Amino acid sequence: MRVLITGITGFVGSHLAEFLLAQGDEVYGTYRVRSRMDHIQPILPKIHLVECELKDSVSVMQLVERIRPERIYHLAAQSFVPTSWNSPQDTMVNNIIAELNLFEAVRKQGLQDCRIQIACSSEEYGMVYPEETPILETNPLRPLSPYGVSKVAQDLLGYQYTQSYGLHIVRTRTFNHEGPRRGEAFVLSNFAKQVAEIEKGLKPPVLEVGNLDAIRDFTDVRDVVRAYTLALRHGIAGDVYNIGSGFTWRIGDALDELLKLTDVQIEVRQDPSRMRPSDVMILHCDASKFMKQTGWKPEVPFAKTLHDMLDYWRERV
Ligand SMILES: Nc1nc2c(ncn2[C@@H]2O[C@H](COP(=O)(O)OP(=O)(O)O[C@H]3O[C@H](CO)[C@@H](O)[C@H](O)[C@@H]3O)[C@@H](O)[C@H]2O)c(=O)[nH]1
Repeated sequence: MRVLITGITGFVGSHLAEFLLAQGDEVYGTYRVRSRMDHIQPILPKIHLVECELKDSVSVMQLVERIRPERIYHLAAQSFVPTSWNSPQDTMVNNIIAELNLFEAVRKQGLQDCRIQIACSSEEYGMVYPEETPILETNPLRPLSPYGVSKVAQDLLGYQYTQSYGLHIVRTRTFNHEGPRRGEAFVLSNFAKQVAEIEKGLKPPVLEVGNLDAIRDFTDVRDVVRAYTLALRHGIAGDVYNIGSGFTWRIGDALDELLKLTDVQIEVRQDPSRMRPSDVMILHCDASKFMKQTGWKPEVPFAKTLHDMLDYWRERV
């Protein structure tokens, strides 16, 4: 199978590429001039890299024309929620226009059999009341950040392109996912990096945190990439699926689990700059629709995810 991954150099993209190569797929991936290559270094000889600015419709048209993919995993995005408050326009353009360019290219090239997965997000649910959990696909979308709004737009564009043009687009609303290679800005990876730095004496034994009361549903990235491949194998075109473990953690409790993995004594201190203008307080996934449709079940325990993330940072700081 000829597969295109947008954002192959990223956290999820690199794990997905490894998974697809092991399945015997021919893997193509897009990158930008400033993309970091360290995550995909070991698989570089086995993949086809194409430089492409997804915001540029001409480049995307050429990309799709050249590769004529049978499967597309559209992962490239501005994915850090706080960045979307600092530069909302950039988030909108990166997330919405890039996807639009991709859909238009597939449509205009007449690749009707190409199946496309789009990485939507639980951030779309935004303001969720406790009695509305666990969250189903039918829950209202009340995004609380420009990032959340951009993901709603991506999600609905996927629906519209299936309805209007018959493209085979599967929308996956993934809850928080973690694991080795996770960017250092994201909560558990950030905490793990700080622990590793403290262990090596590179930082005083004080771990800075933001809102510890938020509740998140964490899934290991390796389970998530397997879910994406199942979404394209068994998912219904135009349909939307929640993907998440169904197990929630208060961020403060997840931090306590992480701190159990180190011998050093660490003080936890709130850094006001890590607080958000509005935070999504609870994201608890009901993935039963996806599980029923595809047979997917998460397999990697949370303790292993934390352990592997900490080891990842211990090797790098
Ligand atoms: N990043 C960060 N978050 C912190 C910190 N302290 C507490 N938090 C809280 O930890 C939660 C998770 O933050 P992130 O890891 O930044 O992820 P997110 O905002 O939930 O968004 C992630 O998940 C979405 C799916 O729900 C993804 O769509 C998105 O791209 C991202 O991966 C938020 O409630 C945040 O306020 C900190 O020091 N840093």
